[in-house]
Amino acid sequence: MSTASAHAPHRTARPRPWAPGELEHRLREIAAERYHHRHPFNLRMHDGLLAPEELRCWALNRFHYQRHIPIKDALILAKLGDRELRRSWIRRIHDHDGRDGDEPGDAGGIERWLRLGEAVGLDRVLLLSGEGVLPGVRLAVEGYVNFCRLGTPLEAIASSLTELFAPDLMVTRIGAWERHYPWSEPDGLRYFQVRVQQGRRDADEALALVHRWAETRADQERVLAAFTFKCDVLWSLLDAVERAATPNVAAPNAGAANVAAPDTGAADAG
Ligand SMILES: O=C(O)c1cc(C(=O)O)c2c(n1)C(=O)C(=O)c1cc(C(=O)O)[nH]c1-2
Repeated sequence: MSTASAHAPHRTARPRPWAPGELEHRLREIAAERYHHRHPFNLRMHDGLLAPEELRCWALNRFHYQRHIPIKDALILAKLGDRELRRSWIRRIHDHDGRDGDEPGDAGGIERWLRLGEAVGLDRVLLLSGEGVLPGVRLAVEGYVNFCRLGTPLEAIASSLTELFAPDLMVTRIGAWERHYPWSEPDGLRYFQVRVQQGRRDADEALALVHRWAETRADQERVLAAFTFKCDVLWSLLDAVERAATPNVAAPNAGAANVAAPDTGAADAG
């Protein structure tokens, strides 16, 4: 044995990075437990148990999330030093904001979400005003935007990986709405119908970048932490909606539900 190695300062070996398949497996394990497809509010939506006011409260508050997606994507875009990457990422902003020359019926995700709101009886002027957005929803969305503002590009992109699981959830949601909420205008579902393909493409792109950039175990741990944080953002958003909109879990001062879900009379439980 060489004396040099016998007297070398003790170093703990750095853990080796997981293989790409192992990282993805860990993401899927976290999602199986924490992604919002398991949230009681979503489960009740899928079982057809939501009252029209609850759906309206959800649509209004989720609009607050939707309208911040292009803002957080612009923050990510500003961090990307590579022209090719920016060319690709900017598509996400166009997907939500639409572009000049789009067909009126296809003017981006924000417009489609406004129509979803109208389909359940919400006035687009109310949606655009931001009135009635619950404090917990504001905090969750601000948390996500700031996470992407302040984090590394790897962390910001990893936090979008919840989109790996969104398309399947949307397919379930479309079926549930068609079955259980026939009073909502079918045009409203267009947001989800379009988003299924976009979400799959975006998730594949983000996952490939994460595999490429997360070279060390420490990077990979940061990916899992970012992903967990994002699952918690989505979960917290639904917690806030459920507390305000659902009678038996409403907080004593959950008057916000009345602001968030005005009965416009346009939609009625059939
Ligand atoms: O309806 C949903 O359950 C759901 C989930 C998610 C998600 O998992 O992040 C997104 C969306 N929808 C969505 O419509 C969307 O545009 C979107 C963008 C992002 C993102 O983090 O960049 N997530 C999601």
